[in-house]
Amino acid sequence: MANRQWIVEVYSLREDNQLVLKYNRKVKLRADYDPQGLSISLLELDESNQLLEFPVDSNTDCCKVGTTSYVFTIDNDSFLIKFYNKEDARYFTITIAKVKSGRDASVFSVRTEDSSATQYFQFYGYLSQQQNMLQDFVRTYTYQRAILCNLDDFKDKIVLDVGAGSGILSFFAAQAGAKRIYAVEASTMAHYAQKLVEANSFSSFIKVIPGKVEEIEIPEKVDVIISEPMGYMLYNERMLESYLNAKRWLAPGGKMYPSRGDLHIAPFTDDALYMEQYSKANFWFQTCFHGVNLSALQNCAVKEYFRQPIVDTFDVRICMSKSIRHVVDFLEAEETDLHTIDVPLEFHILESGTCHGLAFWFDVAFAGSQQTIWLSTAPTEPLTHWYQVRCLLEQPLLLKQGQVLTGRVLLVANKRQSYDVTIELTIEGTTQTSQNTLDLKNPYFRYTGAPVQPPPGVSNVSPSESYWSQLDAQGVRNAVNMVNGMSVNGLGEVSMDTTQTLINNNLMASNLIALVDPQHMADLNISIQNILLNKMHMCALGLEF
Ligand SMILES: C[S@@+](CC[C@H](N)C(=O)[O-])C[C@H]1O[C@@H](n2cnc3c(N)ncnc32)[C@H](O)[C@@H]1O
Repeated sequence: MANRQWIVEVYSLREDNQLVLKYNRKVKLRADYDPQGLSISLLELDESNQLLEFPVDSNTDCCKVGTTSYVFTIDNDSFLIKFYNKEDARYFTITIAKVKSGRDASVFSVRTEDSSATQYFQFYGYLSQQQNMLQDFVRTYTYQRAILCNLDDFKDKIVLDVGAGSGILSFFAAQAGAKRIYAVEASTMAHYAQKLVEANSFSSFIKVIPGKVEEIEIPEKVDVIISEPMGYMLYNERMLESYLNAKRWLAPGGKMYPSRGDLHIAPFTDDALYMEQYSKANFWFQTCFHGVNLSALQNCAVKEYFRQPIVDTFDVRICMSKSIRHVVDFLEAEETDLHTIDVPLEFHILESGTCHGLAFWFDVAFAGSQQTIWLSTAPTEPLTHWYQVRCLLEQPLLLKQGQVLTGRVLLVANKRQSYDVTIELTIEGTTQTSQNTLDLKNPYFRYTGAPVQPPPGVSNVSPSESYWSQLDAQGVRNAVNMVNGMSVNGLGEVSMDTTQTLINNNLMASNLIALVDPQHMADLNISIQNILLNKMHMCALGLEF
């Protein structure tokens, strides 16, 4: 961060508390580290003239004002420096905080509330939570394949595993022949990872480093960085920023596994979901609840429920247009790129209906030298522990086929390791518009394990007819019933051949038993219940599950 520069405006703060421009033009602010602290220079934009220079150390009288300004008092002269955006101001704040505290305030500690970080790393310190991720077979197997299908990227290479957890990705890198692996983990899980490394006789390859990746040091640059930093809606947890921060250890030409993340966004229709949220808020509509009128809070309750992103899965046919994709290239992106993510939207509506909000899912790619492997959380793919996320509009929009729906999704990072998500939608050529802001840290976990239902109104043929024709095609003609001693097949054809009837009856019975085998059903129920219990706990923390 040394020798950084910003374009700013500078105001003098007069004794009567009035602000007046100190220089009637934009100026350049440069921050250079020197052994005593920091040296700040204010220069003309073309650097032809230095207007002011002053040192900053632990005794300097200064403070941040709002989100974009900083006030200094130097030799009884107070002046305010105004940055053009929050990110610039935030980075300047980090720079000053480092110098003033005399210690390295890490990027992580500046962007995270202490209480959030404590709760977050406590959560990941539980074996049960690591197990939950390890048991997401789609996730874990895809990572293993991505690594083992690209041996050239790992064989004899130096690897950094960011947020190693149990160390599973480090073990995959070791399986691929990596020379040395630094497994960095900030939670107490680091101790368990160390145990596994020793028990698997990998101590000479895998070095477990307890600590935050933003704060640790490793003795050399690495060829590959591996990590599983995705939260739901890709960005939740803000761990992608830690992943990008780790690039300070990446040698030129090094690789990132995964190499890119695609956030998909599509408008959806779902009356049942919308009604469900409204009905919950209607509790507060009661005028005589144990004798108390609750209705003054009904509007607040509606607002609160609609601020919750919904985490579950759905039939892709609820999407009213093709999804829009927002791509982050992890080799190119910087941490600050993820502080504010603004995605412009333009959807061409495929079918008329009510738009209740936007659905989100993501894919990541591992672009290896030998193969590119994708991990997808799309509603068309096998379900993962990231599910899909939907953000509702309080005021739905009625759309006609062929109309264009425009707008934006704005994700603004917060210090609770999450994002405030604003969705804005307008039907092009009309004044109809709707918007909502949601709190990604506080989602509603709605997944029950029930099979996904197709949305109503998608059948173009009689479903009953097509069901029976499908059975006919599968040979139901042979299914028989006994009617007055005669066999009648699925098509109502009558036969007197009782031997065939008995054989067919037995076949049907054994098929039915196979379908409802109680042990099989019991096993299935237990594993679904276990998964659900785990998910609810994670959801309570607003974390990946
Ligand atoms: C989603 S889990 C993945 C764990 C493991 N890599 C896996 O794939 O099973 C993320 C892990 O990263 C750790 N983590 C998150 N932010 C970190 C940071 N800034 N520095 C170090 N570890 C971090 C968490 O404690 C957690 O164990």
